[in-house]
Amino acid sequence: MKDWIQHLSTEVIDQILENAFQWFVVVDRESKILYINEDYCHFLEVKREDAIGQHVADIIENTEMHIVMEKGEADIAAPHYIKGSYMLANRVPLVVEGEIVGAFGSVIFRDMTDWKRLSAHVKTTMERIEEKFSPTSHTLSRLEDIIGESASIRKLKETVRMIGPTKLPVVIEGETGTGKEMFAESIHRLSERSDASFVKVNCAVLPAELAEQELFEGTDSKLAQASGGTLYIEEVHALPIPLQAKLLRTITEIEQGVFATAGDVRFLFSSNRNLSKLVDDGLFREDLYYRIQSVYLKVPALRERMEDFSLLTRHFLHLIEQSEGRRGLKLDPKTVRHLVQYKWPGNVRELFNTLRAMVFMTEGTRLTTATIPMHIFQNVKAFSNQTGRLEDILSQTELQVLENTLAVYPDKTEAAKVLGVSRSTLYEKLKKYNL
Ligand SMILES: Nc1ncnc2c1ncn2[C@@H]1O[C@H](COP(=O)(O)OP(=O)(O)OP(=O)(O)O)[C@@H](O)[C@H]1O
Repeated sequence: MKDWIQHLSTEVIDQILENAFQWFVVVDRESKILYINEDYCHFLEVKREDAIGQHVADIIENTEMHIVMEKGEADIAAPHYIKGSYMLANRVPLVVEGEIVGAFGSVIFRDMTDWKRLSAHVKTTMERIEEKFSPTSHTLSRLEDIIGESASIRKLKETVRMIGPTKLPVVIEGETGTGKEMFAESIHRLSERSDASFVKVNCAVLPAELAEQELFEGTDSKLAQASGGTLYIEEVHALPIPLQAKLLRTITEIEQGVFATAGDVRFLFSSNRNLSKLVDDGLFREDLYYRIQSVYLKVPALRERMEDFSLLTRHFLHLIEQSEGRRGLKLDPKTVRHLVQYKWPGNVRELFNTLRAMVFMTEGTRLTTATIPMHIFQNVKAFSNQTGRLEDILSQTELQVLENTLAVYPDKTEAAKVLGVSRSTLYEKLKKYNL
Protein backbone atom coordinates (compact mmCIF):
# COMPACT_ATOMS: atom_id res chain seq x y z
CA MET A 1 0.00 0.00 0.00
CA LYS A 2 2.77 2.39 1.00
CA ASP A 3 4.56 1.62 -2.25
CA TRP A 4 1.46 2.33 -4.31
CA ILE A 5 0.93 5.67 -2.63
CA GLN A 6 4.52 6.64 -3.31
CA HIS A 7 3.69 6.38 -7.00
CA LEU A 8 0.94 8.96 -6.63
CA SER A 9 1.98 12.55 -6.79
CA THR A 10 0.75 14.97 -4.14
CA GLU A 11 -1.35 16.65 -6.84
CA VAL A 12 -3.14 13.37 -7.58
CA ILE A 13 -3.80 12.65 -3.91
CA ASP A 14 -5.06 16.19 -3.53
CA GLN A 15 -7.46 15.76 -6.46
CA ILE A 16 -8.77 12.49 -5.06
CA LEU A 17 -9.48 14.03 -1.68
CA GLU A 18 -11.00 17.18 -3.17
CA ASN A 19 -13.26 15.34 -5.62
CA ALA A 20 -14.32 12.29 -3.66
CA PHE A 21 -17.81 13.72 -3.14
CA GLN A 22 -17.26 13.51 0.60
CA TRP A 23 -16.01 15.97 3.16
CA PHE A 24 -12.76 15.02 4.87
CA VAL A 25 -10.84 16.17 7.88
CA VAL A 26 -7.63 14.75 9.36
CA VAL A 27 -6.43 15.72 12.85
CA ASP A 28 -3.23 15.05 14.78
CA ARG A 29 -3.00 13.55 18.25
CA GLU A 30 -3.81 16.95 19.78
CA SER A 31 -6.96 17.13 17.67
CA LYS A 32 -5.48 19.93 15.57
CA ILE A 33 -6.54 19.97 11.95
CA LEU A 34 -3.84 18.73 9.57
CA TYR A 35 -6.01 18.53 6.50
CA ILE A 36 -9.55 19.50 5.56
CA ASN A 37 -10.90 19.56 2.04
CA GLU A 38 -12.07 22.70 0.31
CA ASP A 39 -15.70 21.61 -0.03
CA TYR A 40 -15.97 21.00 3.70
CA CYS A 41 -14.44 24.44 4.41
CA HIS A 42 -16.91 26.00 2.04
CA PHE A 43 -19.79 24.43 3.92
CA LEU A 44 -18.32 25.46 7.30
CA GLU A 45 -17.79 28.95 5.93
CA VAL A 46 -14.17 29.02 6.98
CA LYS A 47 -11.02 29.58 4.93
CA ARG A 48 -8.86 26.49 4.70
CA GLU A 49 -5.72 28.29 5.76
CA ASP A 50 -7.59 29.53 8.86
CA ALA A 51 -8.82 26.06 9.73
CA ILE A 52 -5.49 24.24 9.44
CA GLY A 53 -3.74 24.05 12.80
CA GLN A 54 -6.91 24.86 14.78
CA HIS A 55 -8.47 22.50 17.31
CA VAL A 56 -11.13 20.56 15.40
CA ALA A 57 -13.87 21.44 17.94
CA ASP A 58 -13.30 25.15 17.19
CA ILE A 59 -13.99 24.62 13.52
CA ILE A 60 -16.54 21.77 13.38
CA GLU A 61 -19.43 22.02 15.78
CA ASN A 62 -20.38 18.86 17.74
CA THR A 63 -17.38 16.98 16.44
CA GLU A 64 -16.42 13.79 18.26
CA MET A 65 -13.03 13.22 16.67
CA HIS A 66 -11.29 13.61 20.04
CA ILE A 67 -13.56 10.90 21.59
CA VAL A 68 -12.70 8.52 18.75
CA MET A 69 -9.05 9.13 19.47
CA GLU A 70 -9.44 8.61 23.21
CA LYS A 71 -11.31 5.35 22.73
CA GLY A 72 -9.25 4.22 19.78
CA GLU A 73 -12.45 2.94 18.19
CA ALA A 74 -13.98 3.91 14.87
CA ASP A 75 -17.42 5.46 14.78
CA ILE A 76 -19.11 4.48 11.54
CA ALA A 77 -22.20 6.13 10.04
CA ALA A 78 -22.76 8.20 13.16
CA PRO A 79 -25.34 11.00 13.04
CA HIS A 80 -23.63 14.38 13.31
CA TYR A 81 -25.64 17.55 13.83
CA ILE A 82 -24.02 20.51 12.07
CA LYS A 83 -25.49 23.82 11.08
CA GLY A 84 -29.07 22.84 11.73
CA SER A 85 -29.18 19.46 10.09
CA TYR A 86 -28.16 15.89 10.71
CA MET A 87 -25.43 14.35 8.59
CA LEU A 88 -23.84 10.93 8.66
CA ALA A 89 -20.14 10.79 9.49
CA ASN A 90 -17.40 8.20 9.76
CA ARG A 91 -14.60 8.79 12.25
CA VAL A 92 -11.61 6.51 12.29
CA PRO A 93 -8.50 6.65 14.54
CA LEU A 94 -5.20 6.68 12.62
CA VAL A 95 -2.84 4.09 14.04
CA VAL A 96 0.83 3.99 13.10
CA GLU A 97 3.04 1.28 14.57
CA GLY A 98 0.43 0.55 17.22
CA GLU A 99 0.06 4.14 18.34
CA ILE A 100 -2.84 6.49 17.70
CA VAL A 101 -1.38 9.45 15.87
CA GLY A 102 -4.57 11.20 14.90
CA ALA A 103 -7.97 10.64 13.39
CA PHE A 104 -9.66 10.85 10.06
CA GLY A 105 -13.23 11.96 9.63
CA SER A 106 -15.53 12.03 6.64
CA VAL A 107 -19.08 13.16 6.14
CA ILE A 108 -20.69 10.51 3.98
CA PHE A 109 -24.14 12.05 3.73
CA ARG A 110 -24.40 15.77 3.99
CA ASP A 111 -28.06 15.65 4.69
CA MET A 112 -30.27 12.91 6.10
CA THR A 113 -32.58 13.39 3.11
CA ASP A 114 -29.67 12.30 0.90
CA TRP A 115 -29.39 9.24 3.07
CA LYS A 116 -33.11 8.58 3.04
CA ARG A 117 -33.15 8.98 -0.75
CA LEU A 118 -30.28 6.52 -1.11
CA SER A 119 -31.86 4.14 1.32
CA ALA A 120 -35.14 4.23 -0.69
CA HIS A 121 -33.11 3.72 -3.84
CA VAL A 122 -31.36 0.68 -2.32
CA LYS A 123 -34.72 -0.70 -1.22
CA THR A 124 -36.30 -0.42 -4.68
CA THR A 125 -33.18 -1.79 -6.32
CA MET A 126 -33.25 -4.79 -3.96
CA GLU A 127 -36.94 -5.31 -4.69
CA ARG A 128 -36.20 -5.26 -8.41
CA ILE A 129 -33.41 -7.80 -7.96
CA GLU A 130 -35.74 -10.01 -5.92
CA GLU A 131 -38.46 -9.73 -8.54
CA LYS A 132 -35.94 -10.76 -11.16
CA PHE A 133 -34.97 -13.68 -9.00
CA SER A 134 -38.55 -14.83 -8.60
CA PRO A 135 -39.65 -17.50 -11.09
CA THR A 136 -42.13 -15.29 -12.90
CA SER A 137 -40.19 -12.02 -12.77
CA HIS A 138 -42.13 -8.76 -12.93
CA THR A 139 -43.55 -9.15 -16.43
CA LEU A 140 -47.10 -10.39 -16.28
CA SER A 141 -47.47 -14.14 -16.72
CA ARG A 142 -48.96 -15.65 -19.83
CA LEU A 143 -50.95 -18.85 -19.81
CA GLU A 144 -47.94 -20.67 -21.32
CA ASP A 145 -45.87 -19.68 -18.27
CA ILE A 146 -48.11 -21.74 -16.02
CA ILE A 147 -46.42 -25.13 -15.79
CA GLY A 148 -48.61 -28.21 -15.52
CA GLU A 149 -50.07 -30.95 -17.66
CA SER A 150 -52.40 -32.45 -15.05
CA ALA A 151 -56.06 -32.69 -16.01
CA SER A 152 -57.01 -29.96 -13.52
CA ILE A 153 -54.48 -27.45 -14.87
CA ARG A 154 -55.38 -28.23 -18.50
CA LYS A 155 -59.05 -27.68 -17.70
CA LEU A 156 -58.30 -24.38 -15.97
CA LYS A 157 -56.23 -23.18 -18.91
CA GLU A 158 -59.00 -24.11 -21.29
CA THR A 159 -61.52 -22.09 -19.26
CA VAL A 160 -59.15 -19.14 -19.08
CA ARG A 161 -58.69 -19.18 -22.86
CA MET A 162 -62.45 -18.92 -23.24
CA ILE A 163 -63.21 -16.27 -20.63
CA GLY A 164 -59.96 -14.29 -20.89
CA PRO A 165 -61.08 -12.03 -23.74
CA THR A 166 -64.49 -11.28 -22.14
CA LYS A 167 -65.28 -8.66 -19.51
CA LEU A 168 -66.65 -11.16 -17.01
CA PRO A 169 -65.57 -10.88 -13.39
CA VAL A 170 -63.68 -13.97 -12.21
CA VAL A 171 -63.17 -15.47 -8.77
CA ILE A 172 -59.98 -17.50 -8.39
CA GLU A 173 -59.87 -19.69 -5.32
CA GLY A 174 -56.97 -21.77 -4.07
CA GLU A 175 -54.44 -22.14 -1.30
CA THR A 176 -51.50 -19.81 -1.00
CA GLY A 177 -48.80 -20.23 -3.63
CA THR A 178 -50.90 -22.28 -6.04
CA GLY A 179 -50.58 -19.78 -8.89
CA LYS A 180 -53.78 -17.71 -8.57
CA GLU A 181 -51.98 -14.52 -9.49
CA MET A 182 -50.45 -16.16 -12.55
CA PHE A 183 -53.93 -17.09 -13.72
CA ALA A 184 -55.21 -13.56 -13.04
CA GLU A 185 -52.33 -12.07 -15.03
CA SER A 186 -52.94 -14.50 -17.88
CA ILE A 187 -56.61 -13.51 -18.02
CA HIS A 188 -55.58 -9.87 -18.31
CA ARG A 189 -53.04 -10.66 -21.01
CA LEU A 190 -55.61 -12.57 -23.02
CA SER A 191 -58.02 -9.64 -22.95
CA GLU A 192 -58.16 -6.70 -25.29
CA ARG A 193 -57.22 -4.51 -22.33
CA SER A 194 -53.81 -6.20 -22.09
CA ASP A 195 -52.06 -2.95 -23.05
CA ALA A 196 -53.77 -1.12 -20.21
CA SER A 197 -52.79 -1.49 -16.57
CA PHE A 198 -53.11 -4.57 -14.39
CA VAL A 199 -53.51 -3.24 -10.87
CA LYS A 200 -53.55 -5.45 -7.81
CA VAL A 201 -54.60 -4.82 -4.27
CA ASN A 202 -54.39 -7.29 -1.41
CA CYS A 203 -57.23 -6.87 1.07
CA ALA A 204 -55.46 -9.02 3.67
CA VAL A 205 -52.69 -6.45 4.09
CA LEU A 206 -54.76 -3.32 3.58
CA PRO A 207 -55.21 -1.47 6.90
CA ALA A 208 -58.99 -1.31 7.55
CA GLU A 209 -58.91 2.45 8.14
CA LEU A 210 -57.18 3.08 4.80
CA ALA A 211 -58.97 0.48 2.71
CA GLU A 212 -61.84 2.68 1.53
CA GLN A 213 -59.58 5.50 0.43
CA GLU A 214 -56.99 3.21 -1.15
CA LEU A 215 -59.57 1.30 -3.13
CA PHE A 216 -62.23 3.77 -4.12
CA GLU A 217 -61.41 7.40 -3.45
CA GLY A 218 -59.81 9.90 -5.73
CA THR A 219 -57.55 9.77 -8.73
CA ASP A 220 -54.85 7.83 -6.85
CA SER A 221 -57.17 5.01 -5.83
CA LYS A 222 -56.59 1.50 -7.14
CA LEU A 223 -59.84 1.77 -9.07
CA ALA A 224 -58.76 4.94 -10.81
CA GLN A 225 -55.37 3.40 -11.63
CA ALA A 226 -57.10 0.38 -13.16
CA SER A 227 -59.34 2.50 -15.37
CA GLY A 228 -59.44 0.90 -18.82
CA GLY A 229 -57.57 -2.12 -17.47
CA THR A 230 -57.97 -4.84 -14.85
CA LEU A 231 -58.25 -4.62 -11.06
CA TYR A 232 -57.15 -7.82 -9.30
CA ILE A 233 -58.52 -7.81 -5.76
CA GLU A 234 -56.57 -10.42 -3.79
CA GLU A 235 -57.91 -12.09 -0.67
CA VAL A 236 -61.29 -10.42 -1.21
CA HIS A 237 -62.71 -12.31 1.80
CA ALA A 238 -60.62 -10.03 4.05
CA LEU A 239 -62.48 -6.90 2.91
CA PRO A 240 -64.52 -5.53 5.85
CA ILE A 241 -68.26 -6.15 5.39
CA PRO A 242 -69.20 -2.42 4.98
CA LEU A 243 -66.63 -2.15 2.19
CA GLN A 244 -68.03 -5.26 0.56
CA ALA A 245 -71.29 -3.32 0.19
CA LYS A 246 -69.40 -0.37 -1.27
CA LEU A 247 -67.56 -2.68 -3.68
CA LEU A 248 -70.85 -4.11 -4.90
CA ARG A 249 -72.26 -0.61 -5.48
CA THR A 250 -69.08 0.46 -7.25
CA ILE A 251 -69.07 -2.53 -9.59
CA THR A 252 -72.64 -1.66 -10.57
CA GLU A 253 -71.84 2.03 -11.02
CA ILE A 254 -68.82 1.24 -13.16
CA GLU A 255 -70.94 -1.04 -15.30
CA GLN A 256 -73.46 1.75 -15.73
CA GLY A 257 -70.66 4.21 -16.53
CA VAL A 258 -71.63 6.53 -13.67
CA PHE A 259 -68.69 6.00 -11.30
CA ALA A 260 -66.90 9.32 -10.86
CA THR A 261 -63.19 8.45 -10.77
CA ALA A 262 -62.86 5.40 -13.00
CA GLY A 263 -64.14 4.34 -16.37
CA ASP A 264 -64.28 0.80 -17.57
CA VAL A 265 -62.61 -1.71 -15.19
CA ARG A 266 -62.52 -5.48 -15.30
CA PHE A 267 -62.60 -7.16 -11.90
CA LEU A 268 -60.74 -10.30 -10.91
CA PHE A 269 -60.81 -11.64 -7.36
CA SER A 270 -58.83 -14.18 -5.43
CA SER A 271 -59.33 -15.90 -2.12
CA ASN A 272 -57.57 -18.64 -0.24
CA ARG A 273 -60.81 -19.28 1.66
CA ASN A 274 -63.98 -20.92 0.42
CA LEU A 275 -66.20 -17.91 -0.32
CA SER A 276 -69.40 -19.89 -0.55
CA LYS A 277 -68.77 -21.30 2.94
CA LEU A 278 -68.04 -17.78 4.20
CA VAL A 279 -71.39 -16.66 2.75
CA ASP A 280 -73.12 -19.53 4.60
CA ASP A 281 -71.39 -18.43 7.81
CA GLY A 282 -72.45 -14.80 7.29
CA LEU A 283 -68.85 -13.64 6.86
CA PHE A 284 -69.11 -12.60 3.21
CA ARG A 285 -71.96 -10.69 1.62
CA GLU A 286 -74.17 -12.99 -0.38
CA ASP A 287 -75.17 -10.30 -2.90
CA LEU A 288 -71.52 -9.49 -3.65
CA TYR A 289 -70.69 -13.17 -3.93
CA TYR A 290 -73.38 -13.76 -6.55
CA ARG A 291 -72.37 -10.58 -8.37
CA ILE A 292 -68.72 -11.63 -8.79
CA GLN A 293 -68.69 -15.38 -9.10
CA SER A 294 -70.05 -15.82 -12.62
CA VAL A 295 -66.73 -17.46 -13.50
CA TYR A 296 -65.21 -19.48 -10.70
CA LEU A 297 -61.75 -21.03 -11.01
CA LYS A 298 -60.41 -23.41 -8.38
CA VAL A 299 -56.64 -23.78 -8.55
CA PRO A 300 -55.69 -27.14 -7.03
CA ALA A 301 -53.13 -27.53 -4.29
CA LEU A 302 -49.82 -29.00 -5.43
CA ARG A 303 -50.40 -32.19 -3.43
CA GLU A 304 -53.59 -32.74 -5.46
CA ARG A 305 -51.67 -32.70 -8.74
CA MET A 306 -48.40 -34.39 -7.96
CA GLU A 307 -48.27 -35.60 -11.56
CA ASP A 308 -46.99 -32.07 -12.31
CA PHE A 309 -44.21 -32.38 -9.73
CA SER A 310 -41.42 -33.44 -12.05
CA LEU A 311 -42.35 -30.86 -14.74
CA LEU A 312 -42.33 -28.14 -12.11
CA THR A 313 -39.04 -29.22 -10.53
CA ARG A 314 -37.35 -29.41 -13.94
CA HIS A 315 -38.67 -25.97 -14.82
CA PHE A 316 -37.52 -24.42 -11.53
CA LEU A 317 -34.11 -26.11 -11.57
CA HIS A 318 -33.64 -24.68 -15.04
CA LEU A 319 -34.55 -21.19 -13.80
CA ILE A 320 -32.19 -21.56 -10.85
CA GLU A 321 -29.40 -22.73 -13.16
CA GLN A 322 -29.89 -19.59 -15.22
CA SER A 323 -29.97 -17.19 -12.31
CA GLU A 324 -27.09 -18.87 -10.44
CA GLY A 325 -24.87 -19.68 -13.38
CA ARG A 326 -25.01 -23.41 -12.52
CA ARG A 327 -25.45 -26.36 -14.88
CA GLY A 328 -26.75 -29.91 -14.76
CA LEU A 329 -28.67 -29.63 -11.46
CA LYS A 330 -30.49 -32.85 -10.73
CA LEU A 331 -32.57 -34.31 -7.93
CA ASP A 332 -31.41 -37.66 -6.59
CA PRO A 333 -34.11 -40.35 -6.99
CA LYS A 334 -34.08 -40.79 -3.22
CA THR A 335 -34.60 -37.03 -2.81
CA VAL A 336 -37.56 -37.13 -5.18
CA ARG A 337 -39.03 -40.03 -3.25
CA HIS A 338 -38.82 -37.93 -0.17
CA LEU A 339 -40.12 -34.66 -1.61
CA VAL A 340 -43.18 -36.24 -3.16
CA GLN A 341 -44.27 -37.47 0.24
CA TYR A 342 -44.35 -33.96 1.65
CA LYS A 343 -47.68 -32.11 1.71
CA TRP A 344 -46.41 -28.76 0.35
CA PRO A 345 -48.69 -26.43 2.34
CA GLY A 346 -47.07 -23.45 0.59
CA ASN A 347 -47.64 -25.17 -2.76
CA VAL A 348 -45.69 -24.23 -5.90
CA ARG A 349 -44.11 -21.18 -4.26
CA GLU A 350 -42.78 -23.40 -1.46
CA LEU A 351 -41.47 -25.91 -3.98
CA PHE A 352 -39.50 -23.21 -5.80
CA ASN A 353 -38.09 -21.73 -2.58
CA THR A 354 -37.17 -25.19 -1.29
CA LEU A 355 -35.34 -26.11 -4.49
CA ARG A 356 -33.47 -22.82 -4.42
CA ALA A 357 -32.44 -23.42 -0.81
CA MET A 358 -31.38 -26.97 -1.68
CA VAL A 359 -29.21 -25.73 -4.54
CA PHE A 360 -27.44 -23.38 -2.12
CA MET A 361 -26.77 -26.33 0.17
CA THR A 362 -24.58 -28.07 -2.36
CA GLU A 363 -21.70 -27.13 -4.58
CA GLY A 364 -22.21 -30.14 -6.81
CA THR A 365 -24.96 -30.85 -9.30
CA ARG A 366 -26.79 -33.67 -7.49
CA LEU A 367 -29.31 -32.63 -4.89
CA THR A 368 -29.15 -35.39 -2.32
CA THR A 369 -31.46 -35.95 0.64
CA ALA A 370 -28.94 -34.14 2.83
CA THR A 371 -29.92 -30.88 1.13
CA ILE A 372 -33.61 -31.23 2.00
CA PRO A 373 -34.63 -28.70 4.65
CA MET A 374 -35.18 -30.19 8.08
CA HIS A 375 -38.83 -29.14 8.41
CA ILE A 376 -39.65 -31.09 5.25
CA PHE A 377 -37.86 -34.14 6.55
CA GLN A 378 -39.86 -34.00 9.70
CA ASN A 379 -43.18 -33.54 7.94
CA VAL A 380 -43.29 -36.21 5.30
CA LYS A 381 -46.55 -38.07 5.00
CA ALA A 382 -46.65 -41.23 7.06
CA PHE A 383 -47.26 -44.54 5.33
CA SER A 384 -50.33 -45.02 7.47
CA ASN A 385 -52.66 -44.23 4.58
CA GLN A 386 -51.27 -47.14 2.56
CA THR A 387 -53.00 -50.43 2.33
CA GLY A 388 -51.38 -53.82 1.85
CA ARG A 389 -49.53 -56.35 3.97
CA LEU A 390 -48.78 -54.87 7.36
CA GLU A 391 -45.31 -56.38 7.31
CA ASP A 392 -44.49 -54.67 4.00
CA ILE A 393 -45.83 -51.33 5.15
CA LEU A 394 -43.79 -51.54 8.37
CA SER A 395 -40.59 -52.44 6.50
CA GLN A 396 -41.12 -49.67 4.01
CA THR A 397 -41.70 -47.16 6.78
CA GLU A 398 -38.63 -48.40 8.66
CA LEU A 399 -36.49 -48.09 5.55
CA GLN A 400 -37.76 -44.57 4.90
CA VAL A 401 -37.15 -43.47 8.48
CA LEU A 402 -33.62 -44.91 8.38
CA GLU A 403 -32.86 -43.18 5.09
CA ASN A 404 -34.23 -39.86 6.28
CA THR A 405 -32.37 -39.98 9.56
CA LEU A 406 -29.06 -40.98 8.00
CA ALA A 407 -29.35 -38.21 5.45
CA VAL A 408 -29.59 -35.65 8.23
CA TYR A 409 -27.30 -37.47 10.71
CA PRO A 410 -24.65 -39.37 8.72
CA ASP A 411 -22.82 -40.11 11.97
CA LYS A 412 -24.14 -43.55 13.03
CA THR A 413 -23.79 -42.90 16.77
CA GLU A 414 -25.82 -39.72 16.44
CA ALA A 415 -28.37 -41.40 14.16
CA ALA A 416 -28.80 -44.26 16.67
CA LYS A 417 -29.33 -41.70 19.42
CA VAL A 418 -31.96 -39.82 17.38
CA LEU A 419 -33.74 -43.08 16.59
CA GLY A 420 -33.57 -44.23 20.21
CA VAL A 421 -31.86 -47.55 19.36
CA SER A 422 -28.43 -48.93 20.17
CA ARG A 423 -25.61 -48.70 17.64
CA SER A 424 -25.68 -52.45 17.12
CA THR A 425 -29.43 -52.45 16.41
CA LEU A 426 -28.88 -49.65 13.92
CA TYR A 427 -26.10 -51.63 12.17
CA GLU A 428 -28.33 -54.70 12.01
CA LYS A 429 -31.07 -52.70 10.34
CA LEU A 430 -28.67 -51.06 7.91
CA LYS A 431 -27.50 -54.50 6.91
CA LYS A 432 -31.05 -55.74 6.53
CA TYR A 433 -31.91 -52.91 4.12
CA ASN A 434 -28.56 -52.83 2.38
CA LEU A 435 -27.99 -49.24 3.38
N1 LIG B 1 -48.05 -23.58 -12.36
C1 LIG B 1 -47.01 -22.80 -12.09
N2 LIG B 1 -45.97 -22.75 -12.95
C2 LIG B 1 -44.90 -21.98 -12.69
N3 LIG B 1 -44.77 -21.24 -11.58
C3 LIG B 1 -45.76 -21.25 -10.70
C4 LIG B 1 -46.94 -22.02 -10.91
N4 LIG B 1 -47.77 -21.82 -9.88
C5 LIG B 1 -47.14 -20.97 -9.05
N5 LIG B 1 -45.95 -20.63 -9.53
C6 LIG B 1 -44.94 -19.76 -8.88
O1 LIG B 1 -45.22 -19.78 -7.50
C7 LIG B 1 -45.22 -18.46 -6.95
C8 LIG B 1 -46.57 -18.14 -6.36
O2 LIG B 1 -47.52 -17.98 -7.41
P1 LIG B 1 -48.72 -16.96 -7.30
O3 LIG B 1 -48.28 -15.68 -6.67
O4 LIG B 1 -49.40 -16.89 -8.61
O5 LIG B 1 -49.60 -17.75 -6.24
P2 LIG B 1 -50.91 -17.26 -5.46
O6 LIG B 1 -51.84 -18.42 -5.43
O7 LIG B 1 -51.43 -15.99 -6.05
O8 LIG B 1 -50.31 -17.02 -4.03
P3 LIG B 1 -50.89 -16.11 -2.83
O9 LIG B 1 -52.31 -16.52 -2.58
O10 LIG B 1 -50.00 -16.44 -1.68
O11 LIG B 1 -50.77 -14.70 -3.29
C9 LIG B 1 -44.87 -17.53 -8.07
O12 LIG B 1 -43.52 -17.19 -7.93
C10 LIG B 1 -45.13 -18.31 -9.32
O13 LIG B 1 -44.22 -18.01 -10.29
